Amino acid sequence: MLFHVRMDVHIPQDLDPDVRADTLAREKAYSQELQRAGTWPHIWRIVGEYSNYSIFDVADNDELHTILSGLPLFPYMTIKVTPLATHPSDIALG
Ligand SMILES: O=C(O)CC1=CCC(=O)O1
Repeated sequence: MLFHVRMDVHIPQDLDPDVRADTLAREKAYSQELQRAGTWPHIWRIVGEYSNYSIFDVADNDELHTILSGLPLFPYMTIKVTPLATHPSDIALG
């Protein structure tokens, strides 16, 4: 199942700089591992915002929830999930 996910990041200004740096490094490693596995095939920065649009390819809602709630930045994010269905005009369908 494919999901479109918007993540808006809101890191508190007063977060300890070492905690911030460690969290960002862990977020990058976590994300890149899932990208290499094909679970997170797209991630795009939204121009002018500390936000991204991502595509996830997962088995079901529960797998997506597990992945998103495991993001190191999860406590500092608002997340909007949109499930995607096949479009009947998609030329890939023939
Ligand atoms: O910077 C972001 O948009 C948040 C984020 C998600 C995965 C990642 O590496 O950073």
